[in-house]
Amino acid sequence: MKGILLVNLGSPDSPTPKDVKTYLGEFLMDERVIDLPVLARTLLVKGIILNTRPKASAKAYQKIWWEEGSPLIVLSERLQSKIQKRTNNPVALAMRYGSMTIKKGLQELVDKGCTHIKTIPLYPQFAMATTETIDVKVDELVTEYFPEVTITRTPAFYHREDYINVLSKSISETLEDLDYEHILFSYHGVPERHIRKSDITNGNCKMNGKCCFKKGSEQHEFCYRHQCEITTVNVAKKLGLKNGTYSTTFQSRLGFDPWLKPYTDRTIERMGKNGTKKMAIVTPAFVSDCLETLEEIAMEGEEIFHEVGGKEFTVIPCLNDRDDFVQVLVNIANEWAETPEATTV
Ligand SMILES: C=CC1=C(C)c2cc3[nH]c(cc4nc(cc5[nH]c(cc1n2)c(C)c5CCC(=O)O)C(CCC(=O)O)=C4C)c(C)c3C=C
Ligand SMILES: [Fe+2]
Ligand SMILES: [Fe+2]
Repeated sequence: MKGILLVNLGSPDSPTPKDVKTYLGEFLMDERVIDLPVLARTLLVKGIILNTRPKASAKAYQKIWWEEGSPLIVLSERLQSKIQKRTNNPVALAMRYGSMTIKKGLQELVDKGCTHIKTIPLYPQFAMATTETIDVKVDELVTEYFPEVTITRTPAFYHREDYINVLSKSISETLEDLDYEHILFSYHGVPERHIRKSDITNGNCKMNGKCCFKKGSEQHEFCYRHQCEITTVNVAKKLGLKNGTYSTTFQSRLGFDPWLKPYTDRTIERMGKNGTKKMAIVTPAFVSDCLETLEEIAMEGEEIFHEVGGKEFTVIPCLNDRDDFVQVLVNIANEWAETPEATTV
């Protein structure tokens, strides 16, 4: 039998400094998230970050936490349940970090008799810190615990027509009767080094824009920067946005390395200072609303904008469990499930 495993990032069990510390400890010690040699990573994470960040992060989580739990988890569960209603194959949900482990998700599907499993990372764009770490973790777990299971990976879906249509519709619905001057496409950032490490063009990528922004999806199969830019360009085309009325930025940086630019917070500030009064912001790297969209963008971002004279700051919700987005994921699952032989990619 074939089964589907949806995988998202994860959240702490509760918004307390203790649980946030446990969660951040696992997350940031991942060599694909903080990609330093193990000793340097341990010193940075356990010696510095975990002594200061959990308290501040817990405060931020408390501001966005729902009665049912973490928004990211609750929204992912709603998504899973809607997908399950549209397919006969078992659908499980797991998180890369935290207590809803990938091992438990695989076990749930195996217990239901699944021998072929398609993993669907809930990230439209590929990144070493997201899709790759899930793929690697799944491979390790299958080798160790589920050798009889065949896995099929799902590549990034940022350029699928159905996905771009749904993302565009979600934006136009929010902005329908709104008068806005600029729409910012804000993606989660990554250190520039991550882009170079994932480069498959023989060291061509000099991070100067000449390679990442070139056309062609094949050589950019693993280029997060390219995939974010193309997501923006495709949506702009679909919505008929005029040049100069939209742009791409990157948020949520951590530490002192250079991260992908331009930075979202500085762009919001600059736009407000330059006289923009009404702006909208969409966050396409996040499938489910979470700390980074509900707090960093909807609260902090709005505050920055208002402080420098901005008036209206409209945040477009993530795709979450919208019915048309559910259908995109069902399409991805069915395209695989309906092929006679599931193959490993
Ligand atoms: C080096 C650090 C980080 C990298 C690289 C990174 C990449 C990355 N993250 C997401 C999606 C999410 N990140 C979230 C929270 C979050 N991210 C980092 C650090 C890195 N992320 C931290 C420290 C945190 C925790 C919160 C904090 O202390 O600020 C979340 C939200 C989780 C939630 O519970 O709501 C998401 C989602 C992507 C897509 C990505 C690379 C493309
Ligand atoms: Fe992150
Ligand atoms: Fe590049």
